[in-house]
Amino acid sequence: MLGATRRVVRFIPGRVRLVRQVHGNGDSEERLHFYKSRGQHILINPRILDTIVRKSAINPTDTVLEIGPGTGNLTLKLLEAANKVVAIEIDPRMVQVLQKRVHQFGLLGKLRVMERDVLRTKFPMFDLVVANIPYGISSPLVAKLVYGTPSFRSATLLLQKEFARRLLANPGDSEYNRLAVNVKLLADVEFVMDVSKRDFLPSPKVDSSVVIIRPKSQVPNVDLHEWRAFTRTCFNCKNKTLGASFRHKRRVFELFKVSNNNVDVGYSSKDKAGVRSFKEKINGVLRTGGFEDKRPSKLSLEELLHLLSLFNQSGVYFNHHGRPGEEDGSEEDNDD
Ligand SMILES: C[S@@+](CC[C@H](N)C(=O)[O-])C[C@H]1O[C@@H](n2cnc3c(N)ncnc32)[C@H](O)[C@@H]1O
Repeated sequence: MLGATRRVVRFIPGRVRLVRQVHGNGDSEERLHFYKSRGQHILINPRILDTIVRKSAINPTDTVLEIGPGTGNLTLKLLEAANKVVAIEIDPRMVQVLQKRVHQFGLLGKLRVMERDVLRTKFPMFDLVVANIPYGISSPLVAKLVYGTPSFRSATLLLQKEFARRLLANPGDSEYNRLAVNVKLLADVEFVMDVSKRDFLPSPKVDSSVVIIRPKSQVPNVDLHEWRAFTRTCFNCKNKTLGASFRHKRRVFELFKVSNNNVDVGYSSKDKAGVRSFKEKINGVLRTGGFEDKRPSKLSLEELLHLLSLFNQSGVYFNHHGRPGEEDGSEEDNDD
C-alpha cells in the first residue's frame, strides 16, 4: 500500500510542533515543522484518503490538480489513479519531501510540481481537482475555482466543516450567505463525508468535511461581475430587509455613480435631484417586485436573479461591467 504514515509527535514550547514523520516504506525519514499559518495539517487516515480518491471518480486519462500536496499522502494515491498530477505547493520544504517520496515510488514522471502560491498562480489545464486545502484560503480559492477557471469536471475538497456547511446551505438556513449563493449560480455542491480532527497530524482545532463541487453545464445568462457586485450589496447585511439595506445613503450614492458611467456627483441641486430620483427608482423596483420586506438570506437563486434583472431593466447597475456595451474584465474578489 502506498503512502501509509506512522508518526511520532513531540511538542516544543512556542509556535510550532516538531513532527518526526516516518513514512510507510521505512527508508524516508523527514523532520518538519508544520506551520499553522500555512494550514499544514496532514491527512493521515488511509481510509479517508481512499474514500476521497474513490469518490472523485478519477479516470486513468485524467490530469488532476492538487492544491497543497504537503508531504504527499494524497498525492501518492492520486498518482496511482490518474494519468498525471499537477500539484501547487507554496512551501519549498514540502516540495522537497513530496518529490523525494514520489521518486521512491517511481512515480515522478507523472507529477508536475509548481512551487507557488495558488492564489497568485494561473491554473494549468486539468480535468478535476482533488485537494485537502489550507483552510485559511478556502473562500478566495473556491471563488477562484468556480469563477476563474475555464472548464473542469469536479473539485473534491476537504474543507473546514463550517465552511462546507455554508457551501451546502439553502435559503433560510442560518449558514446561507453570499458565498453559498455565488457558488450555487455556477455549480452544484455534494456532501461526501465528515472527517474528524483526529485524522490529521497535527490535529486542527476544527472538524472537516469533504464536498464535491461540480460546475453546472447550463448557467444563467448574467454578467458575473455584475452578479457578484449585486450579491455583495444584498448580503452586506444579510438579515436586514432589502428595503432597509438599499436605504443606505452611501450605497445609493455609489450605485448612482456606477449606473451613470462613474459620473462625478457634486452638491448642486441638479446632482441632488438626480440622486433623489435614482433612490426612488431603487425603491420602486423593490416595491413593485415585492422585495422590500424580504431578507436576502431567505431568497432563492431564482428570486435574486429576478431582482437583478428588474434593477438592470430600470437602469440600476452594480458594476460597470454589467452595463450594456461594457467590456468584461477580470477582477479578483473574495466572496465571503
Ligand atoms: C492542509 S495541508 C494538506 C497537505 C496534504 N495535501 C495532506 O492532505 O496531507 C495544506 C497544504 O497547503 C500548502 N499551502 C498553504 N498555503 C498555500 C498556498 N497559498 N498555495 C499553495 N499551497 C499552500 C501548505 O504548505 C500545506 O502543504
